[in-house]
Amino acid sequence: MMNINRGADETPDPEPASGAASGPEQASGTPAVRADALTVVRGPRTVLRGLDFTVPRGQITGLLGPSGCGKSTLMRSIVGTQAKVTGTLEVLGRPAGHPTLRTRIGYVTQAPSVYDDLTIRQNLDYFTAILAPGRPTAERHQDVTRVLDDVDLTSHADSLAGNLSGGQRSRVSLAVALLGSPELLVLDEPTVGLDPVLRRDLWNLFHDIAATRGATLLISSHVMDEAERCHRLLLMREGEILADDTPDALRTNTGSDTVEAAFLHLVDQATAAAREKETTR
Ligand SMILES: Nc1ncnc2c1ncn2[C@@H]1O[C@H](COP(=O)(O)OP(=O)(O)OP(=O)(O)O)[C@@H](O)[C@H]1O
Repeated sequence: MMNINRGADETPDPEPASGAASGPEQASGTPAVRADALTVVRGPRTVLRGLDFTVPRGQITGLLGPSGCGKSTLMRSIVGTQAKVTGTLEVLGRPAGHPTLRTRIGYVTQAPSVYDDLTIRQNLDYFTAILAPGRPTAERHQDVTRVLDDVDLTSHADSLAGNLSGGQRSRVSLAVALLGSPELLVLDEPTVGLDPVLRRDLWNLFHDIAATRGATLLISSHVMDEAERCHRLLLMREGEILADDTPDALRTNTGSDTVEAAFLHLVDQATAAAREKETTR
């Protein structure tokens, strides 16, 4: 698991949230992520409120919702870097934060840690050495060559990271997360600030990764048109899950043409339900 930002005031609890029993199984039949009554408190606020959902394996699940709704907090909880997580949170068949998950999850934060004064290859050499210190050098080099190819940066391998464009830097971060072939990739707003062509290229790359490696991708965004590119969606608002479905089902069930319209419909519905509850008190 790479590129983890730990909030200064928020080291994870020593005991991870409860989850599956241990065992060698790592059951491929289990979902990639399963949450039950997942609640997270940050400072004085409860920012995730009793979430229940699953993320299926081998697909792209989009985590969509407005700024501040709790997407990053949920991702931090899944990768095991968030404090004050209660309820059940099971990742790849283990409790979130379990040490054996470290090499099975690739994580790209919103502020990717790529060293500007190193070349792309040197960055990757450095991260692969940290990720798998005991691994033979030849294997580590193979891994670096493979991820450079995956993100289409082989021809730029010897360029300084500090001289790259925004899209190239995003791809370097993704390459770092792909080292060691993780089963689950958690990408926090990977396309933010990129132009439409680069966004499209990155989404094509995400689909290639899911299709060719069978990896599970959990990708956050607050840009609703990106929702259409996902196999499944978790729509969030104010620390709650508004919907957990496919884009098709969401559009059909709400009678909407787009996921954005479906989201707005669900928000209006939730607001009306809350009002009704208030008035019947
Ligand atoms: N360190 C912190 N202490 C207290 N509250 C925090 C802290 N970090 C974030 N929050 C609050 O938690 C809530 C969820 O934040 P989070 O970063 O998870 O949202 P987000 O959906 O990822 O937003 P964005 O799309 O802007 O990144 C926000 O209301 C935010 O103000």
